[in-house]
Amino acid sequence: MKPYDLELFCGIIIALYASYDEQGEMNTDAVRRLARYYATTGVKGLYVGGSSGEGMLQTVEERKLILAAVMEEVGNELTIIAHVGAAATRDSVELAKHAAEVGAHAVSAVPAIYYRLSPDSVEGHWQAIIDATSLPFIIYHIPQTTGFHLSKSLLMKMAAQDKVIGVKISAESTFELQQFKAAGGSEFLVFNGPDEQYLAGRSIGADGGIGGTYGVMPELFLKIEQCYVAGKMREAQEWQFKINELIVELLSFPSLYGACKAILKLRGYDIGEPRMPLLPCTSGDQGRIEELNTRIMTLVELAKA
Ligand SMILES: CC(=O)N[C@H](C=O)[C@@H](O)[C@H](O)[C@H](O)CO
Ligand SMILES: CC(=O)C(=O)O
Repeated sequence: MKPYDLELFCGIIIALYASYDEQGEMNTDAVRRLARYYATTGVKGLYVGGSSGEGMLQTVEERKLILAAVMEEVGNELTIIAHVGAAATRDSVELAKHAAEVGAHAVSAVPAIYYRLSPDSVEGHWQAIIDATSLPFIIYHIPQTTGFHLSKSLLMKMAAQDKVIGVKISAESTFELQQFKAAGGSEFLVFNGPDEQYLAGRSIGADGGIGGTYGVMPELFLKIEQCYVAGKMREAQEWQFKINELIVELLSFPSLYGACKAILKLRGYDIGEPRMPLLPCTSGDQGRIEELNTRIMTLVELAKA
């Protein structure tokens, strides 16, 4: 038996965006406000410092600052997963220890980035993170950005440990998701990565999702989840289709995160622009951002009705 309450992790988990001020420095006030809003939506938790959180573009100290602020603000209300992936194992270990100190509910990491690593090397990296704390660990599998393809055998080896409670799969194969679910055993959680196939991932075995577009429309993903749980598959599919039209539009801007931040700014959450090399939206994008925001808000109203 995994010695953790796995229920804490099942559901919609928002990949939290990075918050910066005008100068591009970490903005803890802004992240607190955003986290507080998310806490009112009914989502299960937040994934801090991952792809959407731009953790890879921040220093270790900056990453600690943000996590600590989020923990203080909503750590008692939401499940907080700290992404501690980095290029250097020692940085990840330091971040994991800090995550434990501030009371995060779990740590998670991609394989170490930049170098082309063997499975033994990635295993050693993850193991060092796992051994650094008593927190549960969630593997982050995102081969399209890390270049590392997690095999079923390494997954099974990792999942055999009590502390390894799940994997977030951002690869687009739902078959792989199902295979990981089957390989991990009954107490092993699988998180859907591609938001475009939340319903498909859920239907084939995912216990929840961690997503980068949830942050601009958590209500819509909660709606799919609600329909799915109620067995209303046709309605769930309709919501997924509507969401996918929005995601296609979000992906048409200079960067996904630039677009998400521009949308949140319209709603009164100014979390700055993404850090370079991620591109911000320009003034020329503003009209389309406003239109997209209106479309999302209309659907949110419909979902609530
Ligand atoms: C590749 C990537 O970043 N995937 C994210 C997480 O798994 C997703 O949440 C996407 O941001 C989302 O599905 C939009 O394509
Ligand atoms: C999508 C996600 O999980 C991330 O931004 O890390």
